Amino acid sequence: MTDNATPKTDWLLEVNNLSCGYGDGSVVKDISFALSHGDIGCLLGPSGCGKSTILRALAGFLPIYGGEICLQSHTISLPGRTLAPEKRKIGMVFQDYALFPHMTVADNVGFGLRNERGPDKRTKVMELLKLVHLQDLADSYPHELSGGQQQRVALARALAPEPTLILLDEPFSNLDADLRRRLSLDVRDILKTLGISAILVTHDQQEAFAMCDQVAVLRDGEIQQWDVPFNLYHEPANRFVASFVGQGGFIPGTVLGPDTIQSELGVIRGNRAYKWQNGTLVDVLIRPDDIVYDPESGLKPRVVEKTFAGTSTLYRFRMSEETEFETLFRSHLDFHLGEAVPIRVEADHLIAFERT
Ligand SMILES: Nc1ncnc2c1ncn2[C@@H]1O[C@H](COP(=O)(O)OP(=O)(O)OP(=O)(O)O)[C@@H](O)[C@H]1O
Repeated sequence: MTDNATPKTDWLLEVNNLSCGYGDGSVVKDISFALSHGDIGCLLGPSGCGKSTILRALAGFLPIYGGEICLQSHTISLPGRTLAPEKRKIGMVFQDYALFPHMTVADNVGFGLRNERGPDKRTKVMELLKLVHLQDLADSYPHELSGGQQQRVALARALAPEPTLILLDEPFSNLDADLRRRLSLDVRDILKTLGISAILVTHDQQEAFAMCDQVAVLRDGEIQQWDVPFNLYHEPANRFVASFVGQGGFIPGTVLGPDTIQSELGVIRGNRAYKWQNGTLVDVLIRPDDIVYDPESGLKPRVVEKTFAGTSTLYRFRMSEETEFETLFRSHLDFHLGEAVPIRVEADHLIAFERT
């Protein structure tokens, strides 16, 4: 199926109008995205939105109902035609590591090189273990390793056959927050060093942002936005993405001009023009970092909630019944519940949606 296909584009991975699911029901509906060579993409979304289903289709474990999947310009999935998983040159790393308990670390990694033999194989295994900083544990068994170390072995094993693409299915979710953050950055470095592309499945947006070049935000089997992390945060395509990605909430406003909205926090001006008529009622996205403390300001909302988080404190302020929002101030700015605090809006981006 792959050998005679005509190269179509420079993308590494192209997913065009993909629909797939289980039995008669479509879980993933008509999604499209493309990944460049060497890039790390992410499928981000709430539980049950179809992330793992897409991964199964990419891996070749799930036949597709509609659309196509192309890898290196060769079609690997079409309705009624699925290239077998072992022929795809795609590696997988799972949440539960899936290591062989009776094999040493070196043998687990060597399993990814089952067609190779002798000293060359051992050299290659040791190179891979060095890459994931586990060369001293080559002769240990999985149960003697921490969760983070086991996940490094799983990565080395997946990298061994030199795959074109690696699929990472919530690989860090069994690890504690600190290790999770460190390992995700390590894995990014390793993939970037080798120039290997990957698709990460996660519902942790910090992880998605730290590790990935492009992120798909999914809802009910549909892609809401496929974009770089910066744009997802600052230029969300719709209300769902705005709420799902990052902190923040909406306050009511009225359109004064293409880039200007009147709100209870004053006139907010942004960097994009909207086509709404003046007077249109909208909801304006306010991120915690859009608000600054300003002793000179006449705007004085009251503190209704306060969450201390070490270097910063998250405050929830109320201007009126309709206008509540959150801000993140350095924690030495210590206000008490009920206190009226002078603030002003300092936002470069004006994100608003028409009120429905
Ligand atoms: N083997 C299966 N047979 C039937 N339905 C399934 C199967 N696996 C998943 N589903 C359904 O498909 C939908 C998407 O599941 P999927 O596992 O892709 O979600 P997910 O986004 O990866 O969720 P999570 O973050 O909880 O892992 C869910 O409604 C789920 O119940």
